[in-house]
Amino acid sequence: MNQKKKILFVTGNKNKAKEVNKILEMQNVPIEAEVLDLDLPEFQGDPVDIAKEKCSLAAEKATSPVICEDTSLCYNALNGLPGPYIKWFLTSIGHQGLNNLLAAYEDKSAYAQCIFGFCQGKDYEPKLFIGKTNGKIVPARGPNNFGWDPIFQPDGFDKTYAELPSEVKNSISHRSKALTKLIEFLKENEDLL
Ligand SMILES: O=c1nc[nH]c2c1ncn2[C@H]1C[C@H](O)[C@@H](COP(=O)(O)OP(=O)(O)OP(=O)(O)O)O1
Ligand SMILES: [Mg+2]
Repeated sequence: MNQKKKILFVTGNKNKAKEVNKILEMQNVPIEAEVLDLDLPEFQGDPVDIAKEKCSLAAEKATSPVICEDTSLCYNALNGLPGPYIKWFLTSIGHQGLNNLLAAYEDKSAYAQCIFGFCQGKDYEPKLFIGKTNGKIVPARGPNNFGWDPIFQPDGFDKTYAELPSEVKNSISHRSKALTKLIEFLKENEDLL
């Protein structure tokens, strides 16, 4: 049997780690993401810059190659906000508040975006991989297990992320699209792991 290679996934979010390992399994990738929970500062600004900084900091603190990701929920009517600040919005105003933000707008469309970073070590630049899933913001439906899943309904479905079976979310999600690009990169650069 092939032994799975391990890669450090720097995150404080167990749901992210669960989905990442499920997606790796679904795609038959012989890699396992091992969580390293470092409390890293998160910068403000453009999602790409935030993800890059997060990954560089993670690589500084680890002794082997790392991956990390930053997730945004972007409302089109609000020019992409809350975006990378969704965590603080969710904590402060909850699902109802996140719906209310759009009360003044006809346009409820939004996209979920995940940016993975891979960094070989502290002297390297992180490589970034972006995945995006379009959808709309709806009143909360489904189990409240993971963040804003109950209020995001991906295009082409009449169910929210929270209502969809996990295999379905994991085959269409922002996270799976970004991770698939990272997997392609690792397949082409096997020596990195
Ligand atoms: O697929 C998702 N479905 C629903 N909610 C999600 C998802 N993915 C992230 N989320 C939440 C977690 C956090 O409230 C915010 C992103 O913030 P973000 O900084 O990327 O995540 P985090 O601080 O929980 O973990 P980490 O230690 O990896 O930074 O959106
Ligand atoms: Mg975070």
